[in-house]
Amino acid sequence: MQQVTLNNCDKTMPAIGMGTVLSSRPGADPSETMKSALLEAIKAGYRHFDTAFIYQSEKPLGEAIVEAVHLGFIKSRDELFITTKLWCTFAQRDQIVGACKLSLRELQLDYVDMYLIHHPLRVSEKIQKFPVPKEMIHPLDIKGVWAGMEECKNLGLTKGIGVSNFSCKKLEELLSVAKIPPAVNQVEMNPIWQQKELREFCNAKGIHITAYSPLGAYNTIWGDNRVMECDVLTQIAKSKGKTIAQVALRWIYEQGVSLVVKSLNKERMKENLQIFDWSLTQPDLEKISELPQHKGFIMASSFGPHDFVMQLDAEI
Ligand SMILES: NC(=O)C1=CN([C@@H]2O[C@H](COP(=O)(O)OP(=O)(O)OC[C@H]3O[C@@H](n4cnc5c(N)ncnc54)[C@H](OP(=O)(O)O)[C@@H]3O)[C@@H](O)[C@H]2O)C=CC1
Ligand SMILES: O=C[C@H](O)[C@@H](O)[C@@H](O)[C@H](O)C(=O)O
Repeated sequence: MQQVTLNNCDKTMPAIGMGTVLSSRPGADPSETMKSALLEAIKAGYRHFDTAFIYQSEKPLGEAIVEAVHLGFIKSRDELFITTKLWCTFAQRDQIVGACKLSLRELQLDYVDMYLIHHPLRVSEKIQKFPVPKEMIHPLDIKGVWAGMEECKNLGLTKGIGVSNFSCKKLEELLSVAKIPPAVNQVEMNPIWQQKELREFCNAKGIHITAYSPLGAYNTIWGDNRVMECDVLTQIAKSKGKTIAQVALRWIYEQGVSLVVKSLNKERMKENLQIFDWSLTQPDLEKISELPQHKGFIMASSFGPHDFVMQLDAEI
């Protein structure tokens, strides 16, 4: 598997990771299906896994890792690259190390490879349901929270630290206070939401981008079919004897971006790994670059249509 070298992280990251969101909504229980699918993914060759405290997939991922070692699919956990994320209710200076340790306990790990701030906002109480009431949503104390993230790295709880859903503006703010600059910004990116400006900014600052919802979160309640039913991608896929998903993933990879794609289906998880031994042509790339753009993940749909949240949506 192709690897990505990151700043401020002494482990390389596989260019494709397995996503683990089923639903982040309270009450969701991804345990059993998730564990066997993740074991299948390790067997299929996935070595990078993307989880988060809020996904409730840390526990099944941890169990799948234990079993994968037991079954001999991998020799040790060190062969994997595990990303998890600080949830918004723990986004305060004195809660970060504890939150990271909580995630490690769920994962049954001593360290993660990447710890990300999930969103650039803080929620002051445990979320019982979405959307979240306005009085619970607060701006992020970037300086304090990042100091907590740096402490996690200095304590060896994580090899790298980074962010998710950060705009250029939020990254500027972060870079002005960071002792250890972020290695990664994980954001929505696919042919229908190409993030050209953010990519230029991150390239210039040495921040690696990981694309989430690379298939436009097809068939989920938070996504739609714009990527998987796109005519231009369909034509390119036909001309190459590839699937639309493979064309979308290959396009992301050719932009120098890593990606996390979710499939619990054995055939589709294998299909999504087959993107490294062929390439898109210049005319293909030009057609994709002209596709009309549409942002899929709207923070205001999760956190509520509050001014501060809508401002964050407008920035990224
Ligand atoms: N940082 C953040 O805020 C966010 C991070 N993420 C991360 O990114 C990961 C991936 O993004 P996600 O939003 O899940 O969406 P994806 O774009 O990865 O799409 C997943 C959907 O596509 C289907 N699918 C996967 N492969 C194929 C294929 N080859 N052909 C047809 N359908 C396919 C899956 O179904 P099936 O399982 O049946 O194959 C699933 O319904 C998440 O799981 C999560 O880890 C996602 C959103 C926000
Ligand atoms: O659903 C609401 C959650 O807060 C949401 O913001 C995240 O979980 C995000 O969708 C993700 O998948 O990382």
